[in-house]
Amino acid sequence: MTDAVRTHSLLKRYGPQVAVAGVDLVVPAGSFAGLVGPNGAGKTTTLSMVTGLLRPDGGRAEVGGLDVWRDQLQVKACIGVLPEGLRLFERLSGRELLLYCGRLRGIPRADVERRAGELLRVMDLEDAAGKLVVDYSTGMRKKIGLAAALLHNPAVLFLDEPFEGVDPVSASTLTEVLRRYTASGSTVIFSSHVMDLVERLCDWVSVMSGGRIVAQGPIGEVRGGHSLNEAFLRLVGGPRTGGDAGLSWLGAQPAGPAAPRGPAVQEPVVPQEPAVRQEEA
Ligand SMILES: Nc1ncnc2c1ncn2[C@@H]1O[C@H](COP(=O)(O)OP(=O)(O)OP(=O)(O)O)[C@@H](O)[C@H]1O
Repeated sequence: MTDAVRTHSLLKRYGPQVAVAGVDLVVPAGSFAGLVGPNGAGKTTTLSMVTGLLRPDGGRAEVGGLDVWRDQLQVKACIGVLPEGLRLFERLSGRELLLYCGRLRGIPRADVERRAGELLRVMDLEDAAGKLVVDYSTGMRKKIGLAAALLHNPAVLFLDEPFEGVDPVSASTLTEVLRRYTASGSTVIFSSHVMDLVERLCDWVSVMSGGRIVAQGPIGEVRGGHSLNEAFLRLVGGPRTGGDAGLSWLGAQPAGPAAPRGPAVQEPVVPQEPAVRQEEA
């Protein structure tokens, strides 16, 4: 079976810095895949290149066997993207945004209206459907962004930190929607820092560190009998704390009367005579 996503030695430099250093990302079709890695590992840069938002300096990216940069229109027609720092049409209401995105995708009006209504209901945005997107909260923006990315029923869905800022009730709704989506054969790949979530949702995981893939495969194999969090820390190197980490000053308070340890005592407030204004005197 063709992989949903496959990259070959994907490379991106920002000046002298190599952000993505020859990445061979593989995501089998129908997977619920997680892309994890420490801050600055290159996840967003990789996803941006795979979704045609950022041109690579080297290597190739394929989605469903199509070259992302050579077959741009075909690839864009079959993917949905919730990018980092999502920019939305702020002066449209949530419903208008979905109708607009649906029409841009070439979906017949009646179908767009039906799908938009269903997505708004499932995402619990019905009450906010008439509100301008500029007035949406962070979590509401994620949800309307995800609805827009799902509207055309893409074969592969790319989500950069989809659960960030989303409340637990909405997160479980999103989870259900995504589970249903992958159960019917479509593919989700999402980046996240929340290992518990990745462990719970994903059947496939790719771990990045320093611009490279350091482990990749079925989640059980990558975990190797440990929790994903433990496996992750082993793969990317544990926390940088210890005797020589500095911060010896942090938490150490100077001794003496200037450093009260008990509850702070409120100074009594002495009522002041009202000030007499010059012209009243
Ligand atoms: N536009 C840019 N200009 C310069 N450097 C950049 C740019 N975008 C990313 N980088 C650098 O490339 C590296 C990879 O960044 P990227 O955003 O892909 O990491 P990430 O894994 O998504 O991180 P995070 O988990 O913190 O979101 C980082 O060192 C970052 O500073």
